[in-house]
Amino acid sequence: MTVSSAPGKVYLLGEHAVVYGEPAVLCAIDRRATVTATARDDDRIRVQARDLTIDGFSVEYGDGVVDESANIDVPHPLIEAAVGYVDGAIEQVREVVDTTGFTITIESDIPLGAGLGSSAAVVVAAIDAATREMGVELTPEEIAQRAYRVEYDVQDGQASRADTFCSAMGKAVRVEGDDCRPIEEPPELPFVVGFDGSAGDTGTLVAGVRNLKEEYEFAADTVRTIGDIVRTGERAITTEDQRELGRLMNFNHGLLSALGVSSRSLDAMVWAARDAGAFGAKLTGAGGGGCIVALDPTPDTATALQYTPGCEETFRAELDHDGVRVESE
Ligand SMILES: Nc1ncnc2c1ncn2[C@@H]1O[C@H](COP(=O)(O)OP(=O)(O)O)[C@@H](O)[C@H]1O
Ligand SMILES: C[C@@](O)(CCOP(=O)(O)O)CC(=O)O
Ligand SMILES: [Mg+2]
Repeated sequence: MTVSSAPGKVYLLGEHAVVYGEPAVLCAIDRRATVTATARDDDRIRVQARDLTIDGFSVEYGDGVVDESANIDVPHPLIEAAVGYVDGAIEQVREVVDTTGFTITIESDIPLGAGLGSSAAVVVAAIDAATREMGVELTPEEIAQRAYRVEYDVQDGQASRADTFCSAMGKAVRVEGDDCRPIEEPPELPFVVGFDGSAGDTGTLVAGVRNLKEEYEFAADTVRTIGDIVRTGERAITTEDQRELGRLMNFNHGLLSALGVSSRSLDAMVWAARDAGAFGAKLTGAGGGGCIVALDPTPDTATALQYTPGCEETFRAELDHDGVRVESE
């Protein structure tokens, strides 16, 4: 039995635009997906993902098909879509090791589809746990590369390397196209997360931005401007200027909103944070619903979010210096 875990992340700046080669800066946070891989005597792959619920049923399946015992009364395409990332991870493992079968159990404290990178964390931790279980130790960079393939396939060929690299490496990272690098000595930023309890589908949201960009030159300009914001933000990271970073986050959120990936509840949480005195606030990840991230060293933003209609949960997130790690072997 091998247990590995990998962190979720927040985007400080640059989501969506990073898919088209603009830079982005992300920070791993102290919320993790934990995957247990156990070798089996037969050649079955069995996946238990209790946090992955469809219409209230938790998913348990084998060989890519819902197991009879799971008794799930929903159409198979829905389930296949939901288990795409896990199936992709297993496919990657099978490219590396000669597997017989194994049981994969996934537990995660990263909300699904909320912009905190649950997909990347699950895929990264699953590849690490399952390959180790079969006696192969991949480097974090190799795991990031394989996890990226999975996100690329599930998101219909539109994915950046950002989430998977950040989850594999931990700390803060800068990603621009194929150029992925850790940020040495990242600042400890006072992240406050607001979660509206809903989810957005990354593939669909990415496709929406792509269509807009193809239709309007000013949408393509907007994507390039997000890149300019990130390049400006990098100076603020080096000088640890949180006020300046906050202003740039606000600008970034405005442009993401223009690209159609914000929502009423995300905007409400962003404004509640700003009104409470946060240095800045923006949605994180694909958007459409899910989480915002604000910078506020005081308790005021968290308090304001607790009273914001549409905000279901709020918590402080700390930078996680660890990327993928083995918990027990
Ligand atoms: N705990 C989990 N167990 C199984 N699959 C998960 C889990 N968490 C996330 N996933 C997979 O990741 C998908 C959500 O990924 P995505 O839409 O990219 O949002 P995000 O990465 O922002 O959380 C889920 O639909 C599911 O396929
Ligand atoms: C929108 C995007 O930039 C980030 C998606 O992040 P998440 O899956 O919502 O956590 C897509 C990508 O980089 O592949
Ligand atoms: Mg994702």
